[in-house]
Parts: sequence; C-alpha cells; structure tokens
Amino acid sequence: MKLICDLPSPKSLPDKYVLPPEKRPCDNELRDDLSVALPVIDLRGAMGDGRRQVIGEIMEAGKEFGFFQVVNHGVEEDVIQGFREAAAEFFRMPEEAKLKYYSNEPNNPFRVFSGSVTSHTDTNDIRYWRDCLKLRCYPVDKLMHHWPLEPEIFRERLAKYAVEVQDLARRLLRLIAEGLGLDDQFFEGDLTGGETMMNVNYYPSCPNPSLTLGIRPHSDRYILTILSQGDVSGLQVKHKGRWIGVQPIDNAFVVNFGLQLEMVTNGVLTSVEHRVVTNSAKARMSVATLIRPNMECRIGPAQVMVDGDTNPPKYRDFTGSELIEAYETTAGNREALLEMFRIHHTKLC
Ligand SMILES: O=C(O)CCC(=O)C(=O)O
Ligand SMILES: [Fe+2]
Repeated sequence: MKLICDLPSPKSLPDKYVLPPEKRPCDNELRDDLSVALPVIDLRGAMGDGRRQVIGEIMEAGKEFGFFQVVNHGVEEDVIQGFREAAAEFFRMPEEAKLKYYSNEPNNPFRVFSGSVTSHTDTNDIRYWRDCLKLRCYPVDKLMHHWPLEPEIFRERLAKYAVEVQDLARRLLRLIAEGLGLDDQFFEGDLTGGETMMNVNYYPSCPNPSLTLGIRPHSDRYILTILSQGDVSGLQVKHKGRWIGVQPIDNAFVVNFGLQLEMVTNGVLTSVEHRVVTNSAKARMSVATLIRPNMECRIGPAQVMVDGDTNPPKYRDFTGSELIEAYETTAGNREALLEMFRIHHTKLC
C-alpha cells in the first residue's frame, strides 16, 4: 500500500488513475473560468444591524449556487493557518508514520486512506488522485484521544480549529434557520448533534490533470460543510450545467449545503454537486468539516416547510444511519440518493 504523496514523482499518470474518457475533465475546465463567481458574504454585520441583509445574501446564494464563501467569519487566521500547518506536516511525515493509520473501515475515528472515497461502489475500480485523512473532530474532549501524537502540534491545533469551526457552523445555521422562517435554534439538537467529521484532503501535484480527478462529482451528505481550501484552486461547483471554479480567498471558508439539509427544507435549499480537479504545478490541501445528525434521530421535511395540499412532503422520514447507508450505496450521487427517500405523490384527476 502506498499513499499518492509517497510515490516517487511519477512522470506520467499511473494507469489505475486514468479515468474513462467520459469521466475526465475537459481541457478548458482545468483553467479557472472567471465569468461566474460564487458570492462572497461578509459576516461582520451578522450580529448587528446588518443581520437581515446577511440572511438575505445567504438565502440568495444558497438558492442560486448551493455554495458561497464567507469572510470576516470570526475564526482567527492563526487558528486556520495553525491547523493547516499541522495537517500539512502530517502528510510530510515518513511513509511508515502515516501508514500506521491506514484503514478502509469507515467507522474508524481517525484513519488515512487513498485514491477513492468509496471505490467499492464504482465499477472498474476507478481511482482518484487524492490522499485523505478522515477523522472525527467534535466534541473535542470525547474524540481527542483518537488523534495522533505526531506531529506534536496536531492535537492542540486541531482542538482549537474544531471548536471555532463548530461555532461558525452554529452561527451560520441560525442565520439559515431565520432565512427559512424557522425558529433560529431549529438545527440545534439532534439534527446537528452527531460527531462532526473532517476530511483533510491532500492532492499531490499530478502529472496529467486532464486524465483524472481529485474527487469525483458528488454532493455532501449531511447538513452543512465548511471548507478551508487554502490558496490553490481546484474545487469546481456545478452551476447551470457547467463546472465553475471556486477562487481561493485568503482565510475564507467555502460553505455548502448537504443532502440532509435539502430534504429537511423539502428542497428549498439544494445540495449542489462539486468535484476537484488536480494541477501539475502544486499540491493542494483542503480541510472539510461536516456537521452531522445523531445517527438515531428521525430526519424528514420540517413541518413548517410543507403544507398538505400545495406543498406536500417530497421525502419520507429516515434516520441518520439510513442516510449514511444510502450515501454509500449511491456513491454520493445526488439524484440517486434523493430518489431513495422521495415520496411519489399520485395526482387525483
Ligand atoms: O477539496 C475540496 O475543495 C473539496 C473537498 C470535498 O468536496 C469533500 O471533502 O467533500
Ligand atoms: Fe464535498
């Protein structure tokens, strides 16, 4: 077993990472198209007079793109950069030190894996150009003992980052709840009460970006994802049938809605597909924090979001565990997953 970051700099892309032609990015999609950009929302005003305006911007961006970037979000630069350094240091450790944590067991609270998120569901054993550190990061006190002691700064830096990002998620979810006309604490409790997950995605520089992807097109599964993408671009979001690149902004977070939120809002907010392209010049590292429900909790369209005759529930109720299982079965494919929970209403003539 080898992580991609430990391959001796390959001159050409190893065969197993070459995607079938219909799954490859087109050449012109590898350069950033600057004609459409994700909205950048300044959260500074959110606690005062500007609250309604910020809520309006979030709702508008959410409905148009399912994604937006936030700045002045209250998470300190030192905390973001501090954890990014620790994570980058983890990937720089000798191969044996990283492989100690290698596992394909999804329930493992701290593991390293490589190549593909859910390769067992893909035909032809398709692989992707990504190494990943997947861990549970919040509540910190309960989970910290699973985190590595090397590099030495890792635990402390992750603890600070996880607490601050969790708080940002809570603040954003209050704004989203208000924007939807729900009680501002609607998402607090079981809907977001599961252990928060983190993907530290590492995409080494790639010998041939046009033949592969870092991550396949997928929608995220839970309520909300908060992503630090660093200063190297690569994330692309589906918008009106095209892939648009997300421009890196210093210390900003990219925020997107997950499938759970789409179903809880009965489809008002959508969980938009995204993917990652690689580049031949630089490695890229992103840190995605995924806010999750309690596994036993019942999830379904919120009462306030449905109305018997004019807007009936589009999805049946399900548990957090069912959601995870469905996501594995459908490999993160938005339509296939939603179909598993969709209610087909028959029209009476
Ligand atoms: O690397 C990125 O920018 C996106 C990562 C991502 O989509 C994920 O971890 O679910
Ligand atoms: Fe994602």
